[in-house]
Amino acid sequence: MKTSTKPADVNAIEVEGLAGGYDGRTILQDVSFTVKRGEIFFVIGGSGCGKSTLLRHMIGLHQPTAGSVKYFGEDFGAADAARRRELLKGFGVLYQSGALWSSLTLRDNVALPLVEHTDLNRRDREEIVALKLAQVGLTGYEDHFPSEISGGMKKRAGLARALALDPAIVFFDEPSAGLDPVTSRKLDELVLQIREMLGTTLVIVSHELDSIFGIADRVIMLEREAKGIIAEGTPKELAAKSDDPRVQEFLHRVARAGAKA
Ligand SMILES: Nc1ncnc2c1ncn2[C@@H]1O[C@H](COP(=O)(O)OP(=O)(O)OP(=O)(O)O)[C@@H](O)[C@H]1O
Repeated sequence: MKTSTKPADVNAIEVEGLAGGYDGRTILQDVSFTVKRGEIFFVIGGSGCGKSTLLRHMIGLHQPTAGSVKYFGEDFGAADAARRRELLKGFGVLYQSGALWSSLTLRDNVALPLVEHTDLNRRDREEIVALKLAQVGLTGYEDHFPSEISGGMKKRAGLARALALDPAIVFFDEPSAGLDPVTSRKLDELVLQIREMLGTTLVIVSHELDSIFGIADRVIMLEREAKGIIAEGTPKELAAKSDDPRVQEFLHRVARAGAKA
């Protein structure tokens, strides 16, 4: 499934010394890593280690207590509110729940960011919506409501909406949550296609081995006690060479579960 695309040698994201948490409780400290443009970059680790927390601090939903996050060289935390809003338009974000509006058709769900953030007229919006739904294989479902489509299709529709503004970076929290293995693999293939077609940088939170080994260019592994990164590299490198038992246990535990699936 893996493609030959080489990520460009440009840093899309630079996280330096990031710390964060909730209500004075530190969940992450001194977290540093970079993501190259066009890379499919996974944040992996056991439940509660802070994967979603890292994402939330990276996109400004929570303020880091230390460190910086730069997008294409620009410091997100140092930007004023207007500039932040501008930068946020360059991100597509898909939360675990998918969060499509149940009262809106797929067409209107995907159009929402265009209505909110652009001055495009209705006809131009419709064209973009049709293109985005085509990119995720949902042509013909424009008038369906989320309740009328499968879980995998909802994720695809969420992806179409996240892509509406042609973001340079997409953050995807647990793509395979709630999906069967076959549907998960199809979603993985779609992620690869999106990167191929659009050159999008993808940051994906996941603990699912099939996805990690199937499509991740590189991963960081977080650990709860360490409050940060305990391993970084390609999944194969880590599985073969890491001498950290936590990394080995995590990857092999998931490997066994993945092999059955
Ligand atoms: N909004 C919040 N307020 C307070 N504590 C939170 C909040 N969100 C997460 N936490 C706590 O932060 C820690 C890390 O949670 P987080 O959701 O980031 O982990 P995760 O690695 O994404 O886990 P999972 O794989 O189970 O989704 C947990 O102890 C969690 O209880």
